[in-house]
Amino acid sequence: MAATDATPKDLTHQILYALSEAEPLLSAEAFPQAAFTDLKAALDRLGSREMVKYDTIDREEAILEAEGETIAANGSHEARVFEALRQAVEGLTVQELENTIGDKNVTKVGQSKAFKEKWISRTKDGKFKTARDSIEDVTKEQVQTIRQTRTHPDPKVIADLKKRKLIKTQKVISFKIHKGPKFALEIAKEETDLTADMIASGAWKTAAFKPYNFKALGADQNAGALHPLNKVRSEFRQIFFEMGFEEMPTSQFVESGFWNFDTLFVPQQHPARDLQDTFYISDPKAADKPRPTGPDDTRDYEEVWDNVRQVHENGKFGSIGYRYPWSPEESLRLVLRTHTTAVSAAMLHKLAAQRGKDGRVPPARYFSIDRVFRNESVDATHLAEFHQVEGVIADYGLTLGGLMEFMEIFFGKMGLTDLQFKPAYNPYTEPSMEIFAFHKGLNKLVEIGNSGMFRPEFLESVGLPKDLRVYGWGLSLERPTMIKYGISNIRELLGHKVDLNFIERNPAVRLDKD
Ligand SMILES: N[C@@H](Cc1ccccc1)C(=O)O
Repeated sequence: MAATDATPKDLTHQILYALSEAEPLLSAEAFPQAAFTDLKAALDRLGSREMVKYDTIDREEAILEAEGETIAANGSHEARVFEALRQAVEGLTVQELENTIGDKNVTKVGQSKAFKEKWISRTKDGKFKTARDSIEDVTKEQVQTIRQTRTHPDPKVIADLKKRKLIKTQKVISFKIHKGPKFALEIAKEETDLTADMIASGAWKTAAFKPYNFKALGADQNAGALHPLNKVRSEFRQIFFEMGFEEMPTSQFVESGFWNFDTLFVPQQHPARDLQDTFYISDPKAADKPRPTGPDDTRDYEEVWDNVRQVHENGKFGSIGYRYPWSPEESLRLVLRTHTTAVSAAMLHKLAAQRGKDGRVPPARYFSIDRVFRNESVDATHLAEFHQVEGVIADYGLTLGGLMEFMEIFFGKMGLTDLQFKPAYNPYTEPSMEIFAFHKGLNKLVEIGNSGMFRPEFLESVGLPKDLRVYGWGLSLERPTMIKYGISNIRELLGHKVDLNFIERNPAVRLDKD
């Protein structure tokens, strides 16, 4: 039943009128012309008012291709060949047959099929003739059925015709529509709000109220958000914890040159230790001794001090040393730490305190994410302070290949893949590698970290056993944050002026779930 004779203005009314005459209603039959989205919108409108209920029906529909249409109208190629020959009593040559049919391709395909079906044969002089009195054009019947019903009772027929490219199939969604509990021919006017006037006049008693849509999204609240650096920091912390790391205590920004530089074999004349690169504390200028690594650190750090001095001056633990007079005063000068590797060094010294009677220390994994300070001139990509993400793994039998694999897993957890490693130099690790990752947005390789295996003269100086191997790596927290949030000026991220409009200008920061 097509509901086209009804008078209603729009689809919602058409549906209501059609339903009042027949139920259930199949949308494909009742509204064959209606666009799917219009129909769905009209049904949802009525559905939300409980005026109708509907089920969705998915089905495959078969449609004739151009060649299928030709066959439905004129018969299959083989039937056309048969028919042409049936009318020519003397038989036809190929050319005559082609002239009669008027299509070279139909003739060619048709005669070959008709031969296979044994509908035609050759005369002695090579002409074509019919080999029987009548035939049944099954293909024509099949495509005609499909043209009418958009399907065929025999699925094999559909598969076969599809293979012959006479038909194609497509998925169609239609609806089976029923009356709902509040079915009516008209959509009642619905109030959205209960007003003071309605209460005063008593109109609320008879008014129909629009039901609440509890699924509607609320208005966008321009509320606060975590700082982007904090978000990326918690992502990193999560990854570290997941991988069995323990967080290092990093609240102490001031270090002695000893832990920041000397234990890590940065020579005392190294330009990194210049005033231009490092912030020195003016009051107090120096520590009276290198700090122990914590209240539970009962080891004698004088021994570390001595080891480090010897490695610098004359060499020790297999190292030939820098061979220069090492200054204890320089080592005690207080600095704002230039890297959190100062903390790793002190933590590894503390780990050595856990050395058992058998000489072994337990394997350990430490990380920290905290502030470091460098006396840089500030520009779009450099600040005098930034955050470092630092990790160390101490274990037995570690190899450089293992470090590379670890990096793949670690950075892979942040979505950075296809890492590349470039040999690098750090005075405290050998070998050392810079780590690069391909950044899809920037379409280039970007440096994401520095890493290496701690040198034996460092490990032995802090009292760790000879056969222990320690991986270390570090990266800035700012770089991945800038990449993630598309921020090109680091000052926006960690400037000296706090700009609260930053979040508004960077909706990605706000919309990202905290
Ligand atoms: N300290 C290095 C990072 C690093 C840490 C530990 C081992 C190797 C490298 C840096 O600041 O870039």
